[in-house]
Amino acid sequence: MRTALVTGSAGFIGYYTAKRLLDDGFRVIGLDAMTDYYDVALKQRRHDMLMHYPGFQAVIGRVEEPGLLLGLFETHRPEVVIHLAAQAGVRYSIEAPRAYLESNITGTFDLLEAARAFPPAHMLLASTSSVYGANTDMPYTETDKADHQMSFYAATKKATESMAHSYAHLFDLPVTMFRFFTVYGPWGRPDMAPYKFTSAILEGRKIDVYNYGDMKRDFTYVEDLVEGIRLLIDTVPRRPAMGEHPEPGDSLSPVAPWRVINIGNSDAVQLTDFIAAIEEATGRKAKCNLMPIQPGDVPATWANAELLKKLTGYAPKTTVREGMARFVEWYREYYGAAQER
Ligand SMILES: O=C(O)[C@H]1O[C@H](OP(=O)(O)OP(=O)(O)OC[C@H]2O[C@@H](n3ccc(=O)[nH]c3=O)[C@H](O)[C@@H]2O)[C@H](O)[C@@H](O)[C@@H]1O
Repeated sequence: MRTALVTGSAGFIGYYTAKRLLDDGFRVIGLDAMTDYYDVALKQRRHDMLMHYPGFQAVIGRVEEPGLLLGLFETHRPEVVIHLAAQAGVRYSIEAPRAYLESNITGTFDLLEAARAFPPAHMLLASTSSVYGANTDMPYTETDKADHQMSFYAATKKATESMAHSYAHLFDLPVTMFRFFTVYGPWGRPDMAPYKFTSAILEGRKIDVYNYGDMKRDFTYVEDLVEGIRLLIDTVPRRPAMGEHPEPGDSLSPVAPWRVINIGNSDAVQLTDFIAAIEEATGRKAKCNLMPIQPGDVPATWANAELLKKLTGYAPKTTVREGMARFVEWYREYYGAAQER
């Protein structure tokens, strides 16, 4: 039986990833700190659903807790490590930057040190579309320079890409970095627009629409994302031979078994069209509070997903109309119709 360590297993993407691996017959060690950045009950519910699988073992703790990851690696010797635990959120990183430093930088450092001591066959770490920052060339491509992050969140994620690269180079640790694009779906994060907008619309509250609605996001449906993750687990980067150049369009490092991959829908959706999809799914009209762009926010994201397709044959495909219909259905079932006005 293959063993995987999934950090952030009570988180939104972590839950779906752990579930998929359990369905595929993996043994999964799920680590989560249950931080209260958003409703802990939602995290608990996700973990409870994973507990139904005999192959799942939950560990509660912070990735940056000294010795914790090292102990888990030593005990379980995971073949695959999927690192999704992080302090997420673009705008919150202005309010609480230290949380990002501790979870994202120190936590990833501790993970890399544990991997150095007990090397897994493949480590896959979450980064973000936000690392493209001030880039204006669209769609965003992995081989583009990405040097101008606009939020401290994005800066910490970009740092983890470099940190993992150095360990991949020095200690021959195969690493895949994911750049995720605004992932949404049932059991999604309450701090993100799909959830915030849906709950406000159903409760008859106004929604805050940043940059007066002139925003684009490459919204990616969570099950599509997890399909990409699953296929990439067995797409292990190898260290190129001396003097070998990676193929055009491949982000493979010339000096390490390390690659960065966009997982996005490859469709930049206007925020106003996204709101229209929620209106359609809920059967209600949104009341909009139009606001300026928020500090740290980027006006648009759009993924070039060719590399994912080339390596795995797969491309995400769920439209926001389909995806938000599923989200609204889940939301109504989870919270009941009681709050609707
Ligand atoms: O793609 C990513 O890498 C990132 O996606 C999201 O960040 P973001 O795209 O800002 O996602 P949302 O918070 O759901 O915002 C989506 C869009 O709605 C807008 N928005 C959000 C919230 C709100 O109240 N009003 C509003 O207009 C945002 O400005 C943005 O244009 C996640 O929060 C990050 O953790 C993740 O790394």
